[in-house]
Amino acid sequence: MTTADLVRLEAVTHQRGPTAVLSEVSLALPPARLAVLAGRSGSGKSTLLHLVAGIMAPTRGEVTVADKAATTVHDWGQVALLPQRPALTPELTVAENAHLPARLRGRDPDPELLTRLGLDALAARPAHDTSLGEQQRTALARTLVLNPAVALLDEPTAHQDDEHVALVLSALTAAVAAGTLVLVATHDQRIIDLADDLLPLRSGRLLEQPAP
Ligand SMILES: Nc1ncnc2c1ncn2[C@@H]1O[C@H](COP(=O)(O)OP(=O)(O)OP(=O)(O)O)[C@@H](O)[C@H]1O
Repeated sequence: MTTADLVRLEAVTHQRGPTAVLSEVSLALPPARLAVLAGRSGSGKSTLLHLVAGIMAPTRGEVTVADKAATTVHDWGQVALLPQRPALTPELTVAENAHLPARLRGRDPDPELLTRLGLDALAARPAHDTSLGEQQRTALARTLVLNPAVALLDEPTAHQDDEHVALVLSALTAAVAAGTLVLVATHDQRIIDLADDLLPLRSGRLLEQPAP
């Protein structure tokens, strides 16, 4: 590990009732990387993302973001999460949802963000009148709108057709180029093929450490 590491897990075990859904996971990830958590359904990918998001604390071990306990980081510009279910505000428009973190800070969002995710034509439509794939891309835009230090993306291509997968992949690589550590949980080989660090999880255990 180096001081440049942005996200660290040290000997993290997480129990759900009597079951350890993550066991002794250690990893360290620097900025400006695409790190991909790959593993079968139930292997612990979402749980690991939620621990880095600080939504819950690990049963044992430490999860830090920029050397602070992840549960104490409440800054969307530092750590932003795309959950598996998009969780938009249904009565707000696509643009209002996507831009909300920027507006709350009095910042002007990148005008190209919606265009890059193929959402231009839908910008003024209430989120509840859009498809699941469109909602997912809107939530992805909301995740990236502040250029966060860490973007946690749970199955970001799950509801996308091939054409829109290409847009999502471009958004991920653009975020990495802008300095974001993008940590993705996915089964999608198209994302796995782009990974700087591949983190295979099996039954809650990390099979390989990322290369130093
Ligand atoms: N609230 C809960 N209570 C008990 N067990 C849970 C709970 N949430 C998740 N689990 C279990 O924890 C394990 C890991 O779940 P997790 O959602 O992290 O897996 P995943 O790899 O993201 O799966 P998927 O690819 O299907 O989303 C699974 O066996 C799941 O059943």
